[in-house]
Amino acid sequence: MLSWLRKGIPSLCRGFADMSKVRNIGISAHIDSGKTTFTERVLYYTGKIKEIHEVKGNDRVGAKMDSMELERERGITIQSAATFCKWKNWDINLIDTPGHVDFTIEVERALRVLDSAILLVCGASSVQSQTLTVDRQMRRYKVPRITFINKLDRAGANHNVVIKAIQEKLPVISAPIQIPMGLESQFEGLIDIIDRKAYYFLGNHGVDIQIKDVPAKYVKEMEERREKLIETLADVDDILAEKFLSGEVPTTDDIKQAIRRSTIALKFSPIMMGSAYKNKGVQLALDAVGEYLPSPSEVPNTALDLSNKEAPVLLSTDPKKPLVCLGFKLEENRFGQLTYTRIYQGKLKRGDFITNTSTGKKVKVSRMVRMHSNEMIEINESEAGDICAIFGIECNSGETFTDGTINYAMSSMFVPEPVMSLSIKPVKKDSNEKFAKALTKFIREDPTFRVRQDEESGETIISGMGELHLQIYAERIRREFEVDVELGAPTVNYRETITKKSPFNYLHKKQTGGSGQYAGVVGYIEPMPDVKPNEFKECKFIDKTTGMNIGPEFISAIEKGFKMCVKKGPQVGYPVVNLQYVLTDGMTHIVDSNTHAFIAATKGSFRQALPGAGQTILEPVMTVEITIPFEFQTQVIGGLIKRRGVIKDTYRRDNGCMALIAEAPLARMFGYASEIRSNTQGQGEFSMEFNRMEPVEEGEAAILRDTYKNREDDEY
Ligand SMILES: Nc1nc2c(ncn2[C@@H]2O[C@H](COP(=O)(O)OP(=O)(O)OP(=O)(O)O)[C@@H](O)[C@H]2O)c(=O)[nH]1
Repeated sequence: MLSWLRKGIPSLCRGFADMSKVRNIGISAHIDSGKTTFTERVLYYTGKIKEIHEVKGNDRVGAKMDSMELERERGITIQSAATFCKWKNWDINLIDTPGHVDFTIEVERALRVLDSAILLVCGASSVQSQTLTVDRQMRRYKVPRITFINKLDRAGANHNVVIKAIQEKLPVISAPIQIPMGLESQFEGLIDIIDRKAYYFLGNHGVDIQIKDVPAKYVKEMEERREKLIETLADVDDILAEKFLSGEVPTTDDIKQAIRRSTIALKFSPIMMGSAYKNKGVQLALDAVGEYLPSPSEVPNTALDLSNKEAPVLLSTDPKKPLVCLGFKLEENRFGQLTYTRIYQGKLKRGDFITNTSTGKKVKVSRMVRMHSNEMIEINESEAGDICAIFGIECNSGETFTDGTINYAMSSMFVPEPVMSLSIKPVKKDSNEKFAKALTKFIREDPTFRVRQDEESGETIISGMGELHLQIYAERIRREFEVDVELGAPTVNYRETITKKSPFNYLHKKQTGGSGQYAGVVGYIEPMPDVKPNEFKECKFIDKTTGMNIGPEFISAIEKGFKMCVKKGPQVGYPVVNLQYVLTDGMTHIVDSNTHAFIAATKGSFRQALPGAGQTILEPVMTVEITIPFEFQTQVIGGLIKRRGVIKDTYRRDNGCMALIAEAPLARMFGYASEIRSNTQGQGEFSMEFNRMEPVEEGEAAILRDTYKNREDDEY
């Protein structure tokens, strides 16, 4: 690392000078759309790096933002990486996020704290399943975006097809503000349809931009697209609509202002394009980041006032107001815990004491840094709107800090439930301590990575978002903690639930000699109302008893017994969800009733009611997207059907490939990555993401129940 980077550059010791020029952006997309390659160009053009290194390039260096050894080896992004750069007058904090859905929490985290984003779409593969997921995430966090069609140099690239798909499949209204000159190997530059100019990217890595008149053969297409752009903008922006309707011809500036207003208002997304790999179009996208995306003060951010019934309060980027900041990502490194922090209000200085809203603890900010991938630049202070990283504060990810004069919390982030698990153990017993340390570190960093001890087998079970997610953690334990681990076979995270109301009236009675046991419970179990699709609500106990047939101490015993029943469901031993147990009455004996008897009665009542309650096992169903050369379609479709896959859609691509969209139960998809590799001679691409929880079909459910019963009997 360069020594000046560690010491800090004087001009950067404070926060950015003018917050209206700051842009906090993320780059998100489907796997392999070119996020890291695009970011590498951004770093090069903004002078942050002196050389461009390709993802999986021949020089074997790897892209700057893929700083983890594993990322460079596999050519994928695993962790989001932050950096900052200066482009013209703008200071840009930039986060490159992973494309694999297994690391989706990294995208959620980034979008939670960013003000805007660039959504990359592949110019040949078009809108893909993960593009839709990222689009949903951007809408969830109300993130304005520029859409960038990348890889126009690739065989089969076609901007018209991709624009149509973007407009049809993504809900945000959009229109191109550029058109390409040529495509595939003939792709030579871009036409800006707002200022009617042709841009060529010449010289080393396209740094030399030449602006020329638009070649005659593109003029018609440009004018048609320009007219369409103005019409689209008139639909989403009142000011432009007024001009348009009064017959005035909007100026270039009118169009740009309308794009800015409607993009920030989340009503529009300008579509840009190029080829990151061939160094075309990235600088124009950077101009657009400055021109069309919001500064921190143009994005409303609210916190909840914990001293006032969690009333929402609008935060202000005024540095003089009390501090509110959010620790959104943790990373353990050799200097201790590094907490990536977004400051929403006020100012943060090195040496400040700040209060963690969740714990009430006061902590000292011992060091502040600005991140450039895995390198750090020391800073002394930073203010509202900025993203920096701090040392010295112990916290969990997603916790809010204030200056202690207010009690605000930023609303939490969406954390998806893990869908699969596997057992893991160190090969050598003497590495148990390091193994535990590794797991503790990863749990703190990643809320979608869970660890538990199986009560019966004593095994350590790790759960996560997919095979890749868990394999990467196993690999990190090996590399970062030097502990060799053994993994068990992957299992699906099933859930158990019911579909019907079912009554119980159960008496637990043992009164033969000595002290007896007597407890009666009456009521019903039923599905919880208002459960949204894919939502897991913790089971609820409702006491609707009237009168004194059961005393309060026994009511809590019944609740305890119920919690024990739902922790490990009776069908396959997975947690029961979305069920409520309603107690309406009961029976007590003056001498023989005790808490043990009521716990036993509750368990009995549960067993009694379940058969009539429409018991169901829920399993994760995945959306699978596969791109393959045509000649392999028979094997691939056959393979999918064997895995209980249902083909939902197929698309032909111009480059001799086809895309297949299918749905399949996760339980049948383990090991699919190697099957697709061998079935397509390594040419198939595959991505998979969680779609919904669905009842396991009856035949399959019976097998699962039998397997579980036999295992339980064996263990017994
Ligand atoms: N032809 C062509 N290839 C590109 C372009 N941009 C990226 N690539 C290639 O596409 C592959 C994936 O690029 P990355 O930049 O790693 O994509 P990513 O979206 O960061 O990947 P993940 O983070 O793993 O999802 C690499 O082999 C790149 O060289 C482009 O504009 N044209």
